[in-house]
Amino acid sequence: MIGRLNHVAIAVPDLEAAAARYRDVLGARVGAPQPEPEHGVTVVFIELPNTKLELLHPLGEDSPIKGFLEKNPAGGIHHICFEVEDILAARDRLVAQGARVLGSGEPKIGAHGKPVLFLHPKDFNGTLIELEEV
Ligand SMILES: CC[C@H](C(=O)O)C(=O)SCCNC(=O)CCNC(=O)[C@H](O)C(C)(C)COP(=O)(O)OP(=O)(O)OC[C@H]1O[C@@H](n2cnc3c(N)ncnc32)[C@H](O)[C@@H]1OP(=O)(O)O
Ligand SMILES: [Co+2]
Repeated sequence: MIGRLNHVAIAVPDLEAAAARYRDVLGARVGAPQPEPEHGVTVVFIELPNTKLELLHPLGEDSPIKGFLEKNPAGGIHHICFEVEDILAARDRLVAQGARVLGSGEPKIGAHGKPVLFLHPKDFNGTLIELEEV
């Protein structure tokens, strides 16, 4: 069911500083900050030859990553995103197997304009998993 690794997301306390580090110290191709108010984050994508990094910073009062940054003030790996062909079929199969889908359970449009869902980290060895339909 899960396909390619679409991105690895890193929550950061300072988006500009983190983006500059990847650009200037690691020589990576860094995109512009992209506010995603629907998701309560601002993202910066970093294109790699085989996948992407997604730098995340809270946007708005009830950002879902606020708690994570309070617990990890220097930042840290926040989630990994796998591609799926059919996100509703993937969701239904996961729910049937007892996995918890976060939020309403209905996909939302993510940063790439595609439907995304999140699975509870406690169901996958402490790793927050995002699914993106491609
Ligand atoms: C623009 C879209 C973009 C894209 O790629 O398209 C995105 O990726 S948007 C990314 C931001 N949105 C989300 O992360 C949505 C899904 N996340 C959530 O709903 C929350 O972050 C949630 C429920 C995973 C955690 O929320 P919160 O930290 O407020 O809740 P708790 O403190 O109750 O946490 C419960 C439990 O989980 C542990 N936890 C929290 N976050 C993570 C994480 N990223 N990875 C691993 N574990 C995590 C937390 O420590 C608690 O564990 P416990 O042992 O009970 O303390
Ligand atoms: Co993501």
